[in-house]
Amino acid sequence: MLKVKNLQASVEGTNILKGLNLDIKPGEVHAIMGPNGSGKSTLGYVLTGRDGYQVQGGSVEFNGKDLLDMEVEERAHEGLFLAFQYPVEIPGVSNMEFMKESVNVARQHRGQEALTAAEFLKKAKEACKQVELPVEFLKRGVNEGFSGGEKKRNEIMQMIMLEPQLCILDESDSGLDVDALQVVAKGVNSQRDGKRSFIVVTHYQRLLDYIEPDFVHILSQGKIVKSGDASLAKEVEASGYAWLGQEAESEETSA
Ligand SMILES: Nc1ncnc2c1ncn2[C@@H]1O[C@H](COP(=O)(O)OP(=O)(O)OP(=O)(O)O)[C@@H](O)[C@H]1O
Repeated sequence: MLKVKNLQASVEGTNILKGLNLDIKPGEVHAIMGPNGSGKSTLGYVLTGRDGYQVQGGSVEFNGKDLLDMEVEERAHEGLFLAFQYPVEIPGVSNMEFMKESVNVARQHRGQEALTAAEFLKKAKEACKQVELPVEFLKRGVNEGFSGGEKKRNEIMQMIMLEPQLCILDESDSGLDVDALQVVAKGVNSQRDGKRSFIVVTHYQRLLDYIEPDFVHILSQGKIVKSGDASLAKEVEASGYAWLGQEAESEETSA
């Protein structure tokens, strides 16, 4: 579904991604961990085409198409979804209107008919229930005045509504209490259908207790330096990232 080859990208003239490779097949969940500043959020932003991120080299194929050649909207229409580390507030635009428009545009691109108002409301209420967000939140401005945890739940609700093919969750666990963490994980798991894929960026193994990844990758200084199964996250939890420095040193010594 997603083939990232030797991806290099910069922000404001600073190289952040320095030759990143990632291969994601339908239905797979890939967790990405790594020290602060290693480029995890940057990867999500580059994949979704955020302004200010320049691709210097490499390629990204999404369902056989050149992702980097697409406009931001096209990427979303192709089924790419990013749940932000810091979800943005859009005051004055109701969550409901925003979501309805987005869902119907997504459906149109999949060749499905637009939902009627009643159908949409039913689906939206179900999604709210799934993430345990009171339905009143549909009437509020997008993320306006939402608490950190409510914003994260709202992001997962959007994901459920939009039915994307590849979901990138950027630290969807940060700032969540234990119950909210489980709610978010449950929301994600409910969307695992053997076809939809996920990139889950997290600092903590605990989220991966609830969302079991097929692969765990460690990102360091803009590259994936180690990949493994779920046990790799447990190793990181136990030992931290000190080994990254040691490995770099031994590489330098042997060079
Ligand atoms: N606009 C910018 N100008 C300069 N440097 C930037 C800019 N945006 C990001 N960076 C730098 O890019 C690097 C990677 O940032 P990124 O947010 O991708 O890291 P991260 O791995 O997600 O970190 P964290 O775990 O702390 O969320 C950081 O060193 C950051 O300071």
